[in-house]
Amino acid sequence: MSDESRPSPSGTGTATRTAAVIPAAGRGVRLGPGAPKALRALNGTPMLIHAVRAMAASRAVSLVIVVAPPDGTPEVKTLLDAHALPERTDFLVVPGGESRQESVKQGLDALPPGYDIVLVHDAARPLVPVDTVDAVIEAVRDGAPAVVPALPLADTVKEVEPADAPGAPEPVVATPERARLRAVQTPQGFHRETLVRAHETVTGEVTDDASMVERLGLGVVVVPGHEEAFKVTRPLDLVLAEAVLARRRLNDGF
Ligand SMILES: Nc1ccn([C@@H]2O[C@H](COP(=O)(O)OP(=O)(O)OP(=O)(O)O)[C@@H](O)[C@H]2O)c(=O)n1
Ligand SMILES: C[C@](O)(CO)[C@H](O)COP(=O)(O)O
Repeated sequence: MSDESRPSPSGTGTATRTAAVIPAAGRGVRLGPGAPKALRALNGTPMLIHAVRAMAASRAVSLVIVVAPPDGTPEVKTLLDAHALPERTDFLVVPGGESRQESVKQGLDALPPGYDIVLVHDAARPLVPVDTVDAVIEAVRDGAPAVVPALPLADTVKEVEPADAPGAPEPVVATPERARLRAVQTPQGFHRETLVRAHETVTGEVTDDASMVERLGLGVVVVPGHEEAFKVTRPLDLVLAEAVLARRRLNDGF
């Protein structure tokens, strides 16, 4: 059973309902000049629409909240109306904030009652497969307060003393044991109360939502991520994303 009427893991008989918040309010500075990153096209369709479809592809997800660039809410609403999306899913659009963290909070503040599981998914990870989304939801349903998809690293990682000037040599401080490291992706999944509490109480800069839950002292678990869930960050990532889409079209036979 994978639809939204699935009984809750607590055995109370109350159905679990899942919503996805998609922060899409970033500029995409590392991608270079142009439209806000989420609105740039991949195979002719805005990256954001790919990301929305990736969340709505899960039969467990019945609401998608898109956090739009602050001045782009009407444009994003028009985009959602103009693209085919599953009818069983509801959609909301809210304006974002200065940081990813603030944008996620804006999305959470707009979450109606009745949703007890929340996914947070970067618009910049447009190609995450539905199996990864479902695996995250399943682990939250099984009782983990916070779940992140992640992959082992291919490179060795060094901790350095960051240089003041770009390009200057940086002294190495340590080499963490690679086998214990994971590169974290999205969607990250949470019990709603856990994520709301994290966003209400944790201050200071973070780079993902799960680390806020870690700061509350609660357990965060990792499930296998997927190489196609990579984040479009730099220009070369656009090339990779187009190649993945071309391979999918070939496999689908059109
Ligand atoms: N103020 C912000 C900043 C980021 N994001 C979103 O957070 C996700 C991950 O952020 P990242 O890839 O860093 O996107 P940008 O901030 O747009 O990229 P850059 O740092 O290169 O400007 C993206 O979907 C982005 O739209 C957001 O909603 N609000
Ligand atoms: C949330 C995230 O995608 C997990 O890897 C990542 O931390 C976002 O970082 P960004 O620098 O804001 O892209």
